[in-house]
Amino acid sequence: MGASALPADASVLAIDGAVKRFGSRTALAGLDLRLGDGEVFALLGPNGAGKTTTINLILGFLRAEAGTIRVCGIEAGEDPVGARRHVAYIPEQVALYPGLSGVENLRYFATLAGLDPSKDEARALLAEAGLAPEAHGRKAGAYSKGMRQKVGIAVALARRARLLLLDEPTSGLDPSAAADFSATVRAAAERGTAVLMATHDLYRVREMAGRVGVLSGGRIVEEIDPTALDHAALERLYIERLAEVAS
Ligand SMILES: Nc1ncnc2c1ncn2[C@@H]1O[C@H](COP(=O)(O)OP(=O)(O)OP(=O)(O)O)[C@@H](O)[C@H]1O
Repeated sequence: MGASALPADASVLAIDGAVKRFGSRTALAGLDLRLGDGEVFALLGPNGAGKTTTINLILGFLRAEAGTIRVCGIEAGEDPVGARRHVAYIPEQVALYPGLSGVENLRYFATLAGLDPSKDEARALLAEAGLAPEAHGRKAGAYSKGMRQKVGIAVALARRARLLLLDEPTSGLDPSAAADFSATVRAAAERGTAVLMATHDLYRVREMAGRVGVLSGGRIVEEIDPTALDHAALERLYIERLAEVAS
């Protein structure tokens, strides 16, 4: 696969041989992953496969015992703040101030990153992230999960993050909200943002990701082109890998 062959310094994300243990438990057993501008990679794996650990290593919240994790060439274990400057993390539940509107939340979170977008700029960013204009002035306490995620994406756009990390982005979304959020992610990728998402959602993987890695036993055991597989084949692959973990 062309993108995997990118040299480390040309990759937005370059993980080489990452090993992470918790006591006697090995969460990651030599993970390799390269991601270039505009690529969307889905990390597919059962509970406990190491998806959250991978995200925490990239964010520099954990340190690997072996291997390297570089974001735009910056080693996340050595300079987590420098690496995080290029990364936007969208957790499963994006926390916003419920009493503030979408515009006010965006402007507040942008100031934390040293930015000062005007109201109009904030509206433009929210629109770019796919949030309907009529919601911009509404209090975020009434936002759905998908709407909160879009505010998170708008903050990432404001910060010009090179890498988006998404944790279970479509779990709990209804089909139309999930399809809508998939379009937001694809649009971000088309503008050049690299996206890494941890997910169980086989249904959305094909429409969101250009690359899919099956994480099992702390390694990517198989990388597939999701367009080359129909849903049934993807599901079979996933179940086979799940069975391997259980056995
Ligand atoms: N802080 C910790 N202390 C001990 N063990 C941990 C810790 N964090 C993760 N682990 C273990 O490491 C392995 C990988 O966990 P991780 O949370 O990365 O998996 P995951 O793929 O994100 O799972 P899920 O889909 O349930 O979120 C699991 O065996 C887990 O029990």
